[in-house]
Amino acid sequence: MSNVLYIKNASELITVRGHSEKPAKKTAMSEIGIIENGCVLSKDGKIVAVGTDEEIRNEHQDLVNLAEVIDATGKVVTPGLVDPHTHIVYAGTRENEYAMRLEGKTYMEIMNAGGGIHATTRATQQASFDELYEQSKARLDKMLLGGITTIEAKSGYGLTLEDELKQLEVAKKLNEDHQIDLISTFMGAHAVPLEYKDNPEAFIDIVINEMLPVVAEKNLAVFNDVFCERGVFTPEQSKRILEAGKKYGLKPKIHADEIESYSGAEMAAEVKAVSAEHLLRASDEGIKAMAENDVIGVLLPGTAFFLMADYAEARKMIDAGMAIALSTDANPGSSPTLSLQFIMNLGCLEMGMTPEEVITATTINAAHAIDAADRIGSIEVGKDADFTLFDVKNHLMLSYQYGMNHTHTVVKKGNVVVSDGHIIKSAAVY
Ligand SMILES: N=CN[C@@H](CCC(=O)O)C(=O)O
Ligand SMILES: [Fe+3]
Ligand SMILES: [Zn+2]
Repeated sequence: MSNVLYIKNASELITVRGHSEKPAKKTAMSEIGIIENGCVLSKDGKIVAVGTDEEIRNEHQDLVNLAEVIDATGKVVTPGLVDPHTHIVYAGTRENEYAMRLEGKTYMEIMNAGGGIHATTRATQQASFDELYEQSKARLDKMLLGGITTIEAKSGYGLTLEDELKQLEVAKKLNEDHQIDLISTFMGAHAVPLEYKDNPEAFIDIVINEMLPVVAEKNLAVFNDVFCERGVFTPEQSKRILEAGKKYGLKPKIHADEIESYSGAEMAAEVKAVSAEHLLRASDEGIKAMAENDVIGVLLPGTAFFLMADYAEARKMIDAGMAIALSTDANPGSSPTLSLQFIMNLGCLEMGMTPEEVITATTINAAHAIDAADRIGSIEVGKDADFTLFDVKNHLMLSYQYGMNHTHTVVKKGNVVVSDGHIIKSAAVY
């Protein structure tokens, strides 16, 4: 049976069209392609037509007659949201560290004392495949209810070959089983394990010569990421790890200048990383270099919010010509949220972005940040029929009524997977 879906009469159908070749920069970030009373027709999971009811019926009346119809009157329809930076596959929680930080301890102090990433690594190493799968699946369900249809998922809480593979295999199985698509990043260089504290080079050697080849051979990741930060990996070490990944076909990403200014942005430009992420402390030279080298800035204002730190300079970066994407950074230590809508609110209220820019940053630019803009991130003919219907009358409401979940319906590859705020258990998965 062919699967035909017709969403009609959205008060705003936000297409974000026209940016699939290159990420949107500068004023293009404000061009979100709104169609009032907009409609979209899809068949077998792909978009067939986009426009007004009249335009679509003129061309496709026969197909419309066959379609399951969703009336989007009074709602805003966007491309399914894309979250391009998550650490979603992990075990345990770290609310104890949250309490310590509220009393004045810093994130790095806690990590250097064996907590932080090390604490989640211990919990993740101890968890069975099934435990890791179930805990992560529960989080994916919440993301889906929030309108997210694709995420990037990083490893990096295994830190041994066996445990990194376990994390990546869980992500792979979740991608197969869950309505949300997961695109994997290998992040063996997320922290130097405590037992290598005095000899980080030995661990880097393992990442490069033992982990990377196996991850690539098993086809378990698309990207390679490293935490470039004082006290974790230096820019020089990070560069070596990212260059080694390239040899195995893994595209570079980098956690850069999150806690301190550390030339991470400059290094991202040097290795021509697909994206540099965090960038709270990126220097002006780094911003210029990233703009010149088409490095996408993936900004994570939830992390600044939760670490009570100063936010990344989104306005300056956009004005300098960088393409910006936004993401949750979903993880148990520095950003335990699953709400990309709250991240959009923070983008506006704390980083000087416009309501239109934050939509571009969580759709087409986020898709570019995970190299998937040929398939997702905008509502255009030929792309996947991934849509989020929000129960608001216009897109300004999304960042005006903040800290809320406005999602009403979610469509993944032409299937209704969330309806009236509930997951449809029987929906087809792929
Ligand atoms: N900075 C490194 N990694 C994560 C935090 C991971 C953790 O604290 O568990 C981040 O993106 O902020
Ligand atoms: Fe999937
Ligand atoms: Zn991260």
